[in-house]
Amino acid sequence: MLSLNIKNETSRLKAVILGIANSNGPTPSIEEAYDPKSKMHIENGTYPIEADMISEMDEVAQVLKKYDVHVFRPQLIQNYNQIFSRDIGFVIDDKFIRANILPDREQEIEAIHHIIDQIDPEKVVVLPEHCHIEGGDVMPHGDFIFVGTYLGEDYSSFITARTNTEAVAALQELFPHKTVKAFNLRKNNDDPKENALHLDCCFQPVGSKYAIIHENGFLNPDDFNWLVQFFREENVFKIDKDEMFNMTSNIFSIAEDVVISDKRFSRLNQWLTERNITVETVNYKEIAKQEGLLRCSTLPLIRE
Ligand SMILES: NC(=O)NCCC[C@H](N)C(=O)O
Repeated sequence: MLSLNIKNETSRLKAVILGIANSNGPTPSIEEAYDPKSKMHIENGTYPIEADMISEMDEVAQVLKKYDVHVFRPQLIQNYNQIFSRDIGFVIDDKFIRANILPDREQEIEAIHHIIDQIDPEKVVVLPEHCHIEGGDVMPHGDFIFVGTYLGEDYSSFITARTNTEAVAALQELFPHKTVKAFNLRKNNDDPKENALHLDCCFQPVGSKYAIIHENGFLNPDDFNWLVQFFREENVFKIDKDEMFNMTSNIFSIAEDVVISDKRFSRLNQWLTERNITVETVNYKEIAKQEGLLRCSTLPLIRE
């Protein structure tokens, strides 16, 4: 049996699901794309090639191996995108919560049943269908659960809005002793620089007390200000629009003092190094073209 344990983003990682890029399928049509950055690359003829993405994910697997992390991979579904494991479920404390993901991505969950079967069934939670939620929007942080959501009445017109207010309420009911703090995110189906697809696309805690954040990802200035005050101004690494577009907040922590980051993020990587955090760099620019990065392609199961 797998004894799940996730209380935050940064404690020493012991077991994780890492997505796979094999048999990713042909380049989608613009109508099939479900995020604006993929759309942009389809239009420009620069959509990523499977072999490049496989090799980028291999680099991550190698780093995880170096740190003795147990790595699970999804079973292969032919011609289907299975890179972004993060969104298909998430762990809080010792519970695995199955995500109610975008219908276009629904099959992804079938490919991790061999892992879910190793969890005590009493610890596996399935939320009602009307609770839309994806793991990229959910971040346990000690006594808090931070959740990205979209509160607009036009929720259903945004393919980029993945977590609704019903799911936020359901999480609060499931974890009555924690404070669920929801953040209203900016959504845009067409412009990737104006779209915070998930909370982890504009924010992430890192190290023992730091956070990476992009102000414009938050629709309400109060939400942004709350986070800056919570982490304290001096501990916050603010990223601009282009850095958000490059997915700079979407690195992945192996421990408080070790992260996996993209080679391109020189400003962030230097800032982390100056704070005594070891930065393991990988090439991930092809994966990034689908509006996801390192946090998005990993689903942590056990941290110390
Ligand atoms: N947590 C994340 O931000 N995941 C990235 C998912 C990208 C994928 N193209 C999607 O739109 O669902």
